[in-house]
Amino acid sequence: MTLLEMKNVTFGYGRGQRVLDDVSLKLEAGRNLGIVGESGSGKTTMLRLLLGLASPVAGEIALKGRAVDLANRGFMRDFRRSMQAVFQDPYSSLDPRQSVFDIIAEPIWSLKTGLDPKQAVAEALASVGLPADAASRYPHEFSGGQRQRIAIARAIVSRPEIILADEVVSALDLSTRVRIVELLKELSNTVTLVLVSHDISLVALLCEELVILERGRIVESGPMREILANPQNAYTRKLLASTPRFPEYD
Ligand SMILES: Nc1ncnc2c1ncn2[C@@H]1O[C@H](COP(=O)(O)OP(=O)(O)OP(=O)(O)O)[C@@H](O)[C@H]1O
Repeated sequence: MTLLEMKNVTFGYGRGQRVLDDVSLKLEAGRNLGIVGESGSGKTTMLRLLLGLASPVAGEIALKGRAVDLANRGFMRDFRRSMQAVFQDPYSSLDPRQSVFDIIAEPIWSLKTGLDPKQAVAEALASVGLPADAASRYPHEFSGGQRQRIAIARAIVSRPEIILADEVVSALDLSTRVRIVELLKELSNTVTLVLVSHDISLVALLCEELVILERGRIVESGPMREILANPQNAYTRKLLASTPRFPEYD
């Protein structure tokens, strides 16, 4: 089943240049999608559009075959319940004044999911490998890797179908990265990931599908294995050649 789709999407900030140019992609349930490109290629912009935080200038974004319609409140509620995001910097993405319980429980309330917050937060903490007593503590008491686990717990607590993750491990040291990648791999048994990264070797560990973005255009897309084995595009070959492999997974 196609969960999310971008159809011929074009986008630019203000009156500036096109940041995305005629971009089309599909996210199929159970097939994690990696979006890879160099800095400035438009990856974060693409995630913002997929999250409904910005609207295309031309083209369409659809959830399960229904076009995103910001004016349709019922649809937008379903849309927001379907997906959650995790961002790069675990230091700035968590509100330091809120307890971990309140941070993780926030989507339960804001999305009116009807879940029992206590039980759902406890389950989310257990799923990301944090102790139950973490709930009563504050973000500054945790390491970068633990904070990213808190951000992931917040993303899964409302049981979305899709998690969009933007450079989620790049602020972490290598051994912490490996553990967060293992956690995401485990979670992707129950949720489909969209993983944005400049690091193709990281994306290769988690994603079955790959899109290569160069200056706002998709230059190559398809099953990860096929692209890694036989990259068609010169830019893809350059990215592959310039990315060191994850040593722990060699
Ligand atoms: N709010 C904004 N206003 C104007 N231009 C922007 C804005 N955000 C991004 N851009 C521009 O859009 C282009 C794509 O940026 P984007 O952040 O999507 O790329 P990226 O691939 O995620 O880069 P990085 O890996 O460095 O985060 C860049 O040229 C950037 O300068």
